[in-house]
Amino acid sequence: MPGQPAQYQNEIYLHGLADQVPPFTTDATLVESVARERMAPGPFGYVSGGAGCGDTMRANRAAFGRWRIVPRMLTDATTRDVATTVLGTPMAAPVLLAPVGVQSIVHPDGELATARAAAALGVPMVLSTASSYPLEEVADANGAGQRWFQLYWPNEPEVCASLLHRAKLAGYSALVVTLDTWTLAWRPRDLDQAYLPFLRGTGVANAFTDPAFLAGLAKPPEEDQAMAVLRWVSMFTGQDKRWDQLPFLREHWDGPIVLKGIQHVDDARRAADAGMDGIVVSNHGGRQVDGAIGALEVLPEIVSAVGDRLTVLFDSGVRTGADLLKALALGASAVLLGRPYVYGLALAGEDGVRHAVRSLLAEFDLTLGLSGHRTPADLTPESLRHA
Ligand SMILES: Cc1cc2nc3c(=O)[nH]c(=O)nc-3n(C[C@H](O)[C@H](O)[C@H](O)COP(=O)(O)O)c2cc1C
Ligand SMILES: CCCCC(=O)C(=O)O
Repeated sequence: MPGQPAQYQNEIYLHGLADQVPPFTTDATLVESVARERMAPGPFGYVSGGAGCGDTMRANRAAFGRWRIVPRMLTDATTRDVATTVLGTPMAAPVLLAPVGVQSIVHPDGELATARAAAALGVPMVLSTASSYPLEEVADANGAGQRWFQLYWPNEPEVCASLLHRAKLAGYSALVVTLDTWTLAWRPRDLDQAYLPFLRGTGVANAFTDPAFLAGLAKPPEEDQAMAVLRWVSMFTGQDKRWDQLPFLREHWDGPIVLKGIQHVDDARRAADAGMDGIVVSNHGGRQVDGAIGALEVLPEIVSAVGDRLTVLFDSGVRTGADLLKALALGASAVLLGRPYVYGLALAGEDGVRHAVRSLLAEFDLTLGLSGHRTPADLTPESLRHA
């Protein structure tokens, strides 16, 4: 991404939104309503929906509202520098694209478009185990970009080892192990529409290209697709994992390991005790436990308990530049963007992802400067007040 992120603002003022970029809003809090009009109901419900009545999704947003930025004046913030390095990965801004499975349900190019956009933006993408393209093809599309691999930890060790081996060979530099989704929550929007992408054969690309997975099938997927899909899905269902099994992942992965879905300070301590390199404080965008605490609420206590022992990342509910600033001020090293870039993908493919992320980064850059900060490292809890 050449120059300051906020140059995007000038491009838009000078040339107009429709000339430069896909003609949809630069406001990530509104893009969902644009997407609702243009997306098919099944995929829209799947992406936008959460667990139960959506209480946790609302709590995620409300938590941001309770922290307020307190701007400082006459500071040196004319030129900002938002680039950073997290767990050895350089990034143009403290942002990664969150692992989101089954992206071909919103756009035929799916993760390939996301991978190209991420490379152009200079931000890493985290590829889901449940991607709609094989991890090697996504790596090719990402090219010289930065990429991490998200693991849904299969209950067959050979398949797990095989996926990790493939991810390493394909240049994924860090591993994100998602702990909060060992079964899908009660999701009324998907239940009402009987819409589950996996059972329709999406999100199985990494299985159907995996030698260890294929070796365990009685019949190849071409002969019995339904059985193969069920086997893949059942491989991730069930809570058979415990803290003492983390060394298995270390044996099979020599890069950084990050545990995603941490919400309790004691779990954060256990991750640090287990020698993990990082955690993502996250409630999966409110898609798993309805009635849960807003993810940002638990960030400060987790940072103060383990921030000196591992890297703390954050997601769930980030929609604006101010949200990003707040999460960083409360101690996150970087933030994972979820639904906003997926709506960008749905609305305009690769260009849509770029537009959605550039808009958010431009807003972040301007908010950072106007509140008196030059770099993300200048942000501290003192930049905020809890209201
Ligand atoms: C449609 C969709 C699919 C997702 N798939 C995955 C996944 O495959 N693996 C994973 O770890 N998280 C997955 N997530 C969760 C995201 O990584 C992230 O935690 C969440 O989107 C953050 O919340 P936000 O979208 O409200 O910002 C998914 C989220 C959405 C919206
Ligand atoms: C096996 C679940 C993958 C998708 C996912 O994480 C979600 O829908 O939230």
